[in-house]
Amino acid sequence: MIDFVTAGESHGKALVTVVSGFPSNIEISSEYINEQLKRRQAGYGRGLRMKIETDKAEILSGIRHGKTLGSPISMIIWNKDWENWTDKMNPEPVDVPIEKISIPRPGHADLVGVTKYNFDDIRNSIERSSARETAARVAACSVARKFLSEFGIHVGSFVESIGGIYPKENFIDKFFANKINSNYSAEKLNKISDKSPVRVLDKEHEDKIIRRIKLAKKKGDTLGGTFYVVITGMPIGIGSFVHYDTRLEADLAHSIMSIQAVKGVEIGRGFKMADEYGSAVHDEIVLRKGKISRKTNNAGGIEGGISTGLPIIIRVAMKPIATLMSPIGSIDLSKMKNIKARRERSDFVAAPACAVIAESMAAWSVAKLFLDKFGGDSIEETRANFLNYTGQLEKRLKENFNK
Ligand SMILES: Cc1cc2nc3c(=O)[nH]c(=O)nc-3n(C[C@H](O)[C@H](O)[C@H](O)COP(=O)(O)O)c2cc1C
Ligand SMILES: C=C(O[C@@H]1CC(C(=O)O)=C[C@@H](OP(=O)(O)O)[C@H]1O)C(=O)O
Repeated sequence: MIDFVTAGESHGKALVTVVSGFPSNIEISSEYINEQLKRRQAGYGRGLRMKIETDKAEILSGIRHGKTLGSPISMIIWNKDWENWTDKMNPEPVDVPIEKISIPRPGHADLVGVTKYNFDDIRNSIERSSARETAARVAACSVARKFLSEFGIHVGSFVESIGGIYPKENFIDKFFANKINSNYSAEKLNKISDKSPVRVLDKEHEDKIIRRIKLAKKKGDTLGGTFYVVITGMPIGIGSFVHYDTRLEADLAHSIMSIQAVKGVEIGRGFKMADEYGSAVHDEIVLRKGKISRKTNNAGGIEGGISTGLPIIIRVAMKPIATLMSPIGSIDLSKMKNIKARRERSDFVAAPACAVIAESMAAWSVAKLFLDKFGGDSIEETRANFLNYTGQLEKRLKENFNK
């Protein structure tokens, strides 16, 4: 069973992660991990913090000469901003006065955090609830991503909308129509979306979105968005219907909903399917040149909690950023008075970054259920188990039904 934990406060010294359960001999380097960290930091509409940080993972254990050892992998990402916070975030008591924060921002974790943890300073809630933590997640999930790529499984994403600005043509319709060539890889999708500062697929759409973000910024407001995560190269049979917690879509939804500010996850056509006739949405099974195939992929690559072998398609909704430069109403807890919410350095939009984080978390879910199925202490053992299974699927079906 693979597992990871992250630790670290947003303005503390560093973020750390410990990743366990992966087989030995997976080729992975800090260069690979840092590429993912860089993708997470990109995106038009982010705040000044991203100009301070250049996230790099330093590998402390579990990898030798570019290959996993099977032992826990630990990594550290230093916070460059720490040097501006040495007193405010010092783990030791300090003898300088530290101003306490008493005005919670609606939409952030400020009020629930101080109430639940019995704090007298909102700073204590901000630090760990902040999405800064996702840098450590992306580093941890890079191991899952690299592992999956060894089996031809790739995870990609693109932004569908920001602030309600949708593209004219929905590229994903091709995936739903199952018209994408089976050699198409989500890696290729990233090659297109990574080039766009808002991670969309066409220039006209990008221009409209950037105009929308500029307007929001001018108003002191923020925006959310929707994006797709696509996983290609899936074999049939990952996940299971035998237990609630082994269902693939349940694991994916949990992983992605755990990301700060994510408020909705759809698998395949999701909510749209609820409005249609069954005959219009279920993916007809057909024989193409003797091979079992589907006419469409409205299910988004999962049936009965198990991967169908078609691309997995996940749509995600992120709410607008909570911190507003033209704030809405809140209270000052120290005076118990109505007041406008507190302003502080913040992103205006983070949906493009969020899409990369969601890719990472999706890779984690798939790797977990993949390893549950194929196991192995070394990647060679995992590969042998994988090939043994995938190599015999059609043969077994024929044998079982043509007795
Ligand atoms: C990549 C990313 C960046 C974010 N940046 C900010 C930010 O700069 N300011 C802010 O108020 N919220 C930001 N958020 C959202 C908050 O972290 C989130 O709203 C908060 O932790 C409360 O959690 P909830 O929205 O899930 O309820 C960001 C989220 C993500 C995923
Ligand atoms: C630091 C990151 O995101 C941060 C997430 C965040 C929040 O409230 O979630 C608030 C901002 O932090 P700060 O207050 O330091 O400007 C973002 O920059 C990051 O993604 O690496």
